[in-house]
Amino acid sequence: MTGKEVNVAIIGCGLVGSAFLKQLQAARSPVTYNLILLSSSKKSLISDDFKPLDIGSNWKETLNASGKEPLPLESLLSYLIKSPKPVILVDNTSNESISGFYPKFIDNGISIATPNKKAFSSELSLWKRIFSGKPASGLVYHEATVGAGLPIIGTLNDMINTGDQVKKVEGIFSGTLSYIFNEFSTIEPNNVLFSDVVKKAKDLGYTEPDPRDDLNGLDVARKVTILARLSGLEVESPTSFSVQSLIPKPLESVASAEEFLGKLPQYDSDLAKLKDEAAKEKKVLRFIGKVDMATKKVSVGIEKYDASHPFASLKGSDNVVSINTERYSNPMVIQGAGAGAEVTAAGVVADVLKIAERIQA
Ligand SMILES: NC(=O)C1=CN([C@@H]2O[C@H](COP(=O)(O)OP(=O)(O)OC[C@H]3O[C@@H](n4cnc5c(N)ncnc54)[C@H](OP(=O)(O)O)[C@@H]3O)[C@@H](O)[C@H]2O)C=CC1
Ligand SMILES: N[C@@H](CC=O)C(=O)O
Ligand code: NA
Repeated sequence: MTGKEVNVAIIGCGLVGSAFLKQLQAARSPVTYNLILLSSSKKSLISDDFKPLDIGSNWKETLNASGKEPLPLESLLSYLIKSPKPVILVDNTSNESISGFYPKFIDNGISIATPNKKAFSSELSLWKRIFSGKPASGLVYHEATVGAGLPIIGTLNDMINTGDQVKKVEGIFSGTLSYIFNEFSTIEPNNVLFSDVVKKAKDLGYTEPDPRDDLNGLDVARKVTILARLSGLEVESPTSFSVQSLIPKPLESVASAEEFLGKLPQYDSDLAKLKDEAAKEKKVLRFIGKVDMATKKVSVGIEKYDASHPFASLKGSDNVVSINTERYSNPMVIQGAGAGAEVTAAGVVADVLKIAERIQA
């Protein structure tokens, strides 16, 4: 036992946040984790004196019954700065205002662990601010932003930090789109409807809160932006390269996710035609993200694969990434569940444990 203690502030207790809380309580680590803040978008529990919150196992009820209005970000920062112990802020939201605030947290020595892609895949200047490497800054770990708990970001960082050069990174980076295309486009022709599989993916918790954020390709574009930047390409934003959207044009502007899902069946025939054509060639459709360092090109969209290709035999919501480097001329392939609350939370908890072991108490 080191006797080390850190204070943990959790923003976002939805699918991933709930699994995170459970896993952190059972984590195997020499460090003690004191929960000082737990917040949803509407309610927040805060320890005013920085003593660990006693939320019990029925924390949802406690949060709803005794929670107060969440602190605005500036007030949250002022509160966390006063913590007598090092703070790890866990952002389990997909909120862009919170991620835009990371530099202020980091500059004040607060570390961050998060599955939220926004900070790392928006404008390049924010990425540079976050990874400026100023002394005494908080640490930032975001393994679960690509491939959920799969060891992709840590692996790429290790390769690069030990002097390897990335040549190409390509793969299936969306649990939602992996599941949808694995079910929808098979070597043997099938009658599966695109709109039905989209609804199933949402019910299984794979999709972003609004499934259009997966279907418009932007979620994959964000992940590919992160991989490109880690590999050394200064990608300006996830909309600065070619991204194929799967949202029918007339549905781009419908108001709600519910209305979108209700109208999607009207457009099933477009993708059905494409998959039938592929099946005639004994091929399947897959939704791919690519970073090619030689041509400095990044792209996202549907491609066709022969049955023998590893991307064609993927199952469930698995992600797969193939990393081709100077050392790995025969690419390293990492494959497994790439979405879902438990595997994503595991990636975030593992980051928290790493940060806790690396920061000064
Ligand atoms: N689900 C998955 O498989 C994966 C998810 N991720 C990422 O993990 C993150 C969380 O996803 P998931 O748990 O599925 O999403 P959910 O919608 O289930 O949860 C989001 C949570 O964030 C809270 N929240 C949103 N805005 C704020 C705010 N301004 N202040 C405080 N709390 C806020 C919501 O509160 P309220 O309940 O009040 O709305 C909710 O508790 C996202 O960034 C997602 O991209 C990454 C990899 C895989
Ligand atoms: N909606 C995303 C969740 C993880 O980022 C996905 O489907 O992969
Ligand atoms: Na990962």
